Amino acid sequence: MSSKTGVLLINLGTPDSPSVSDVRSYLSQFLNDPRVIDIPWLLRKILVNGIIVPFRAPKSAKVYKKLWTENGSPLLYHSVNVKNLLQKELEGTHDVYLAMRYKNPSIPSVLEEMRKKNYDRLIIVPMFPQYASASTGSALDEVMRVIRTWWVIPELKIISQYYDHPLYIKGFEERGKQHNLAEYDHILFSYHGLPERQVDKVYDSDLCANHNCEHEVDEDNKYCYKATCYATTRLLAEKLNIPKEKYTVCFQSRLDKKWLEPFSDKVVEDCARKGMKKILVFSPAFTADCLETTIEIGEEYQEIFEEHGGEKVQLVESLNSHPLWIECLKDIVLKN
Ligand SMILES: C=CC1=C(C)c2cc3[nH]c(cc4nc(cc5[nH]c(cc1n2)c(C)c5CCC(=O)O)C(CCC(=O)O)=C4C)c(C)c3C=C
Ligand SMILES: [Fe+2]
Ligand SMILES: [Fe+2]
Repeated sequence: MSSKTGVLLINLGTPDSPSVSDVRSYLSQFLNDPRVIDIPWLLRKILVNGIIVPFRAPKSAKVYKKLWTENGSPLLYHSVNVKNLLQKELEGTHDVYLAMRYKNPSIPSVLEEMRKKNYDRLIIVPMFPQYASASTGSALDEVMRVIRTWWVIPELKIISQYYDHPLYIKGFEERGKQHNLAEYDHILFSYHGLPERQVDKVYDSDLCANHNCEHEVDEDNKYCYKATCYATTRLLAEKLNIPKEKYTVCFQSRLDKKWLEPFSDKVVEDCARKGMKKILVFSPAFTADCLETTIEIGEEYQEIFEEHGGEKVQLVESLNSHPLWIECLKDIVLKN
């Protein structure tokens, strides 16, 4: 029997390969998740399996083919590197595992490996700094669904968010300092978007619009994704001395109109229309580079910007395996 603690890092997941069938299978698992498409069961089945997945899979597969490297999908290989580096830091006291919410390595298969080790304690760390039900909530939901079937349930610690962790902020600050900020006309903090309906659901019979989420985090809005995205931005802007008028918070990857605004692609277009030539884009909701950063920001926004007279959209590299990100995760584990 082991007296160590088991640590489970969880990231979103990526297709097993960029083939249309693997992308279809990934999108189907992802979008059939009731925390992602939060509509009644039958409607979700019809919409996702009948419309979204069949149309989206071939298009997404083309984009995944561009993203794919000899090491596979960046989201997975960066996450594996983080897991290995964190394991080195915690050798002797903690065993570190990595699972993906969708596809592989799956949460049930990794938890089964962990169950057999009979740990006294498990620490579950989703790799999403800002809480959203569609990301953190879904990963934790899946962990609990599996663990509730175990005969022995060990001591369990769940990490819900860390949008203001000083080492997470410092990691992105260092990434930002790899660029000469003064060279850029404007700076975007582009977060993964969410349906407004899902943001509102963290409030008991109230709406996000009735809170001061763009300016403060308090007891009522502390799990509001919009509020924590703005809070992360304020901390980063302060550390990097970026004045308010020189940056914009925006939300990318929307699937329909009623998602958090302003939309990143529209902000990119507006910047170009205003005559800006160079913009720098941070994407702090992603701790590893992936389709949404490398392709959506690095390539698609570049095209939009150029089409409207701009010149360069520069993506700030994600944390990937930055030593401060490993330090951040180590700190989270050791404090818990
Ligand atoms: C910050 C974490 C994420 C949240 C919150 C999130 C919400 C969310 N996403 C979709 C739909 C898609 N997202 C896709 C890719 C994708 N999403 C995240 C993270 C969050 N998503 C990551 C890290 C990635 C990249 C994965 C990779 O393999 O690199 C995709 C697939 C790509 C595509 O076809 O465009 C979809 C679809 C919804 C609907 C949603 C909340 C409701
Ligand atoms: Fe997503
Ligand atoms: Fe809010």
